[in-house]
Amino acid sequence: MLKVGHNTELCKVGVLGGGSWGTALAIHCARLGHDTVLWARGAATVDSINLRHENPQYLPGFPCPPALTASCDLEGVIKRSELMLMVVPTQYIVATLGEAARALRPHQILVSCSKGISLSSLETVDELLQGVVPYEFRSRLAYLSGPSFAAEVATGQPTAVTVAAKARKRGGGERGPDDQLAARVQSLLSSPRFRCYRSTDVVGVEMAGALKNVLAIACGISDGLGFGNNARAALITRGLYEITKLAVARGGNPLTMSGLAGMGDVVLTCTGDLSRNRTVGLRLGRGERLRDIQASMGGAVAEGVPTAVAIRTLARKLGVECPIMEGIHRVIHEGANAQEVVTEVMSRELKPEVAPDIIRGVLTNNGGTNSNHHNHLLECPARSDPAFPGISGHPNPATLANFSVDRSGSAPTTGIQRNLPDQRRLNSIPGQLASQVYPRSPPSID
Ligand SMILES: NC(=O)c1ccc[n+]([C@@H]2O[C@H](COP(=O)([O-])OP(=O)(O)OC[C@H]3O[C@@H](n4cnc5c(N)ncnc54)[C@H](O)[C@@H]3O)[C@@H](O)[C@H]2O)c1
Ligand SMILES: O=P(O)(O)OC[C@H](O)CO
Repeated sequence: MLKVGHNTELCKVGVLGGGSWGTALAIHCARLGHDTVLWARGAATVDSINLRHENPQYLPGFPCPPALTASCDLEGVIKRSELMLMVVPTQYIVATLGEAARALRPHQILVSCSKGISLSSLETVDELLQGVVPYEFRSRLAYLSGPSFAAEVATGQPTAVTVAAKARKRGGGERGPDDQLAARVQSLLSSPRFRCYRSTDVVGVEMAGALKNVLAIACGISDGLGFGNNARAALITRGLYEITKLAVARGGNPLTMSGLAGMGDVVLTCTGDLSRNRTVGLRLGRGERLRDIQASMGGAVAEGVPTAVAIRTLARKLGVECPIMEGIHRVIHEGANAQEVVTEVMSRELKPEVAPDIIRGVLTNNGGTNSNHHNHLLECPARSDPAFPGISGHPNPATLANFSVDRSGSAPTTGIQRNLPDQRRLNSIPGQLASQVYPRSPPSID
């Protein structure tokens, strides 16, 4: 029996992208009863879905409902659809959507389901799409992310994901953000087997979804080298710390990292054998060459490979220290010896698990540029540790979650700046910029 909140409204869905995730989502939408058309580049894929109800190249062995049809006409699929799911690998999004984006109309909704960062521009998918879609369509974009292997969704295994869309300010003194767009997508896509949560933290959801792929390669390498469970758990934890620092440096909410798009997808992809990214890492760890691994994947993508390059550059630009992300880049793209990289990373200067000024930042600052964030960390009184004067009460949430961030600047944790007194740091140019981005006064908390 359908519970309140599960969709009873049917609409015309267009799935743009005929890889494994696009096919699984199209199967899910068709099963829900939506009038669904899948756009794929290859005529062979389109013919096979229409005639044999299967996508043999990207999702072999998973039958499609007969009501699901496929088409090679991208503009035609866009024009007919009320809800579109865009499931093209990140590096091809701009070229694929291209001219066809002009067909988008403000009554429609486009949900990106891709996870990556552009190699050429270092932009998230949201930033890419803002530059491609018509101006009046920019408020019609949403992002679906979270732990979701295509094969499991295609077979109707229980799955939970996050749908993020930017909140719009409410008028007339109404409280809370207007998250109607995410709520509509949530309602249209949820089922008792596919539960969507909603969020207004587009940056956090996008950064987490992109970066977990790089971490999954790292965990695969660790396993491939023969390291044990301790090593994998350390990588997951410290990797999530780096992902959090990067997401927050770009304006994301740290709490998003403990959600489905963050922790949820990190755990799935870093431990699940269905992950292509983890598999690439495993094979690298066992000594295969990246070129050979990719050539054997039958056209499937491992988004973490290009994202590893993009994030290394981005982290350096942001001044965020990311030894794991740096190390992965060296192994994947510079041919460094993985064993030696592990030794180097483990031999760095010893430090506290969470830097003290980061803890202060978590306890006193706003959670990201998105003015609609609820910073639950602000609700926790700080602690009575002598290192944190004037603070008493609960354990530190940053330690419990084992992630936290310095929201006092875009160069949060490195070098001399970290040791400056608060006021001097705030007076520095990054500090001034940061105080615009992270105002000292907290947002209202609902
Ligand atoms: N597969 C999953 O389980 C899964 C789950 C969640 C998110 N995702 C994300 O979905 C996105 C799509 O991945 P996928 O797994 O569906 O793809 P896939 O790896 O199964 O297939 C590759 C896709 O890339 C397309 N492609 C190849 N070259 C292209 C080009 N030059 N221009 C345009 N398209 C090209 C192919 O047509 C195919 O659709 C990725 O960002 C991925 O991270 C995948
Ligand atoms: O197979 P991967 O590594 O691309 O991961 C697929 C999904 O992103 C898991 O949520």
